[in-house]
Amino acid sequence: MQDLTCDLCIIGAGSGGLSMAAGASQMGADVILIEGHKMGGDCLNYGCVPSKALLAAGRQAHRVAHPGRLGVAPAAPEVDYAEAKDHVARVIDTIAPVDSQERFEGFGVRVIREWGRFSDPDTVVAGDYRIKARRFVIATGSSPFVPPIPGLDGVSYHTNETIFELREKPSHLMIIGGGPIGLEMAQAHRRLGCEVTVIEGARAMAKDDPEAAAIVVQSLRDEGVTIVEGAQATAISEGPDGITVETPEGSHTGSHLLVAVGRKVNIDRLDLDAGNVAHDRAVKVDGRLRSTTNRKVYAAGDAAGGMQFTHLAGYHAGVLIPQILLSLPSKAKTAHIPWCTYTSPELAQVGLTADEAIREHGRDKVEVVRFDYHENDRAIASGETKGFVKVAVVKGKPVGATIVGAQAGELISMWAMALANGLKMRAISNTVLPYPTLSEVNKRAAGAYFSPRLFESDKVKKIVRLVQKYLP
Ligand SMILES: Cc1cc2nc3c(=O)[nH]c(=O)nc-3n(C[C@H](O)[C@H](O)[C@H](O)COP(=O)(O)OP(=O)(O)OC[C@H]3O[C@@H](n4cnc5c(N)ncnc54)[C@H](O)[C@@H]3O)c2cc1C
Ligand SMILES: NC(=O)c1ccc[n+]([C@@H]2O[C@H](COP(=O)([O-])OP(=O)(O)OC[C@H]3O[C@@H](n4cnc5c(N)ncnc54)[C@H](O)[C@@H]3O)[C@@H](O)[C@H]2O)c1
Repeated sequence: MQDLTCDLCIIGAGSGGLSMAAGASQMGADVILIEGHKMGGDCLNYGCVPSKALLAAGRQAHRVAHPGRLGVAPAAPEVDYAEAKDHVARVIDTIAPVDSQERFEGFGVRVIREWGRFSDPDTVVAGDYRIKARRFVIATGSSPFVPPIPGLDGVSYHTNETIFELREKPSHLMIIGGGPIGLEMAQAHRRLGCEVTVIEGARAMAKDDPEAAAIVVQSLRDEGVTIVEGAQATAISEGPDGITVETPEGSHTGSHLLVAVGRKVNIDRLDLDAGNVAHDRAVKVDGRLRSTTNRKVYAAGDAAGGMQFTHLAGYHAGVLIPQILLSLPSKAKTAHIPWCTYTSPELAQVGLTADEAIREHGRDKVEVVRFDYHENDRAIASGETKGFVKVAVVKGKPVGATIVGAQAGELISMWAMALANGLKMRAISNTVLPYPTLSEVNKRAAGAYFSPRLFESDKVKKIVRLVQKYLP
């Protein structure tokens, strides 16, 4: 066993751990980074990157088959599912160097490719190394939660960790779970020519604005995805016809099964009790992401137990670096964290949904303004008129925005900036945007907030009449 010491020991080289390691090492800290599996974690290898790459392949096939009424004839796309998966692998390979061991060693980080675990509150053991650090960051991410559904362990099923390796095109993919993973994979596979059934125990996209979620769900149904809601999977079996999922609403049989029912935080290997690190399903942290029981230990990303997004893990690193390196206080907030599900149409959110805003601030305090894509000239020109932006406003400030429609993930950035910086609606309406762009939907939503104040106000009318009377 070799003894090592450092300023900062990070466990997990995914989105959060890598952001921490890059920032801390480049600011002069002595950093050890421990990774038990693949550099880049879930996002690069099994999550964001492969899912968006597969969605891109599906979108391409869909465009060929459904070019819209733009004067281009539709054609039957010749889909090579295995080649689409090769595209996914190439995309991962292209991005991988950014997350590589070599790159981080170039920053001066010592990278140890072993599983890490606490042996006492001051020490982490990884392979043949015993590491003592001034501070530890747990950034071990999460894994697919595999529910204890009777029969599941007896059938061959996929999770996000295996589906991107699959080269044989499923004739009928069944997906348990209608969250972001389930719906993104449902649409990608449907567009690549698979029959797809989504079995959802409650409501699909339940964490999102219901009106926006309904548009996504209907769009998938229009493309031929079967989405069964309120159907909890209760038993699974495999027979000559394929895999059958039983629900109280009936049974569904298909050729392949993807389980996408949420995540389980990776804490099992860490021996957190030996490290005196309190945990429930995740590491228990305070508002500064510091362990509530071991003040040397912090958590970032999925391990911290809140929302689960790559950009949140990166943000956590930004919160932790000033605390750990410079002993400056900084708190992790969530009200300004956006997210997007990359179906077509995309569904993006930042802050509160309209319903949440009304619940939190009271109906009389919240004004909800909206603008529909079908009134946006660029959307009309491109034939992408489905969708809307909806903004909840309290005392002139946006407290949340929902966008469903083309490029919602890009368009939400304006509201993300507004919420992160406490900007008022006026900041959006004052901004001049190029015409014709989809981003004008945001400005028009802000315009919808000011229009009644400007155009339906007797006071304004009186002032204008008065000024006009005396103008030469
Ligand atoms: C299919 C799918 C699609 C997604 N799409 C998006 C998206 O489009 N946008 C988005 O923002 N988010 C998306 N996410 C979520 C995103 O991938 C995660 O929130 C993000 O990866 C979390 O980063 P992290 O650093 O907490 O963990 P990870 O990136 O998972 O990294 C954790 C690392 O720790 C390692 N590790 C675990 N335990 C140990 C140990 N004991 N010792 C050493 N190493 C250990 C793991 O091997 C892993 O490499 C998606 C997730 C999935 C599953
Ligand atoms: N675009 C993105 O940012 C993106 C994409 C994919 C995943 N993610 C992240 O990964 C996380 C996990 O995604 P997810 O879709 O697995 O989880 P999720 O928790 O969002 O959705 C899982 C769904 O499965 C359903 N379910 C659970 N048990 C069931 C059962 N027995 N039968 C039928 N339905 C059942 C739940 O009701 C829920 O709607 C997300 O919360 C998100 O943070 C993000």
